[in-house]
Amino acid sequence: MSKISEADLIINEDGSIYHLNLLPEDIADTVITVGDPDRVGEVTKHFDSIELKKGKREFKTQTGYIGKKRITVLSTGIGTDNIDIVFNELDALVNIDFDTREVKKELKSLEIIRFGTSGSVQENIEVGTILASSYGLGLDALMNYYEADNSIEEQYLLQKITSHLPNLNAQPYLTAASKELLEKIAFDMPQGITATAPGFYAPQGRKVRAQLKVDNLIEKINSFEHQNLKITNLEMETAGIYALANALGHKALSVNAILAQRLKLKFASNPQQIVDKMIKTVLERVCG
Ligand SMILES: O=P(O)(O)O[C@H]1O[C@H](CO)[C@@H](O)[C@H]1O
Ligand SMILES: O=c1cc[nH]c(=O)[nH]1
Repeated sequence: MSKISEADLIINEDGSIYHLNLLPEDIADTVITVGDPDRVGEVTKHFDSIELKKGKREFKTQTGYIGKKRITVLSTGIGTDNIDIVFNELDALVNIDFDTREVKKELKSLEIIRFGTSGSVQENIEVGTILASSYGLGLDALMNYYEADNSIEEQYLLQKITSHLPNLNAQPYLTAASKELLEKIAFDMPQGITATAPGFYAPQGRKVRAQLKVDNLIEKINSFEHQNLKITNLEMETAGIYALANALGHKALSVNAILAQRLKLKFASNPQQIVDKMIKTVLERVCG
């Protein structure tokens, strides 16, 4: 087996991985990702014990227990460029031997759940909804740089979407959630395709002062439908998470607290309460 070079996989002097600043033993088999570093503590305040708190840049990590279940909570910061770092480094922590720099013979599949915030693009998905992403649709460029092994079903659905959204200046990609996690955690939640944008303003159809190049983005996204599947919401990480989890052999699910209603031009007056509801609901199911 070939060694991974020190320029490809950077290990800090103390044996931790470059950006996440974590040692292989620091992470649990179940990992919750959040965008906002302050949300890590909002999740772990429900833990029975916390064994570790580490961090570097926007990547804050806490590992602890609820009952006998060991869970890691890690902030990714915003955007799929950060997801590239987090997913490659999480995978390296479990699947590469840091002493030999070789890929381990037996690969581990992590269970990774995102607790995110998002904006609805469908009439019936109101602010306050907790929604699960059955698919992630990437409108960013991350997957132009990785080989992806997509099912026929994913390829077909992507083709339907790209012919519906022809002028997005993007090469979209699409990956399904882990079926197992959808069934375990999201069985009673509204579900749909989550579109992941490479920005918060124009890339999500928001106009403040700069002129937009893509007209009617929200309407175009809203009007896609295929066999009762719709694009339900917009945010900035899910598609990258699903695509890299698939490429690296991990299970992933993204759960979204809906804070914005883009058709009704509304934003939540109580965002923290909605996020708390998502955290409590999903943590119970992760441990159940
Ligand atoms: O609340 P988080 O998890 O960061 O998610 C959403 O909020 C951020 C934008 O405000 C983006 O990261 C978007 O995906
Ligand atoms: O509209 C929204 C709300 C939260 N996060 C996003 O990226 N978009």
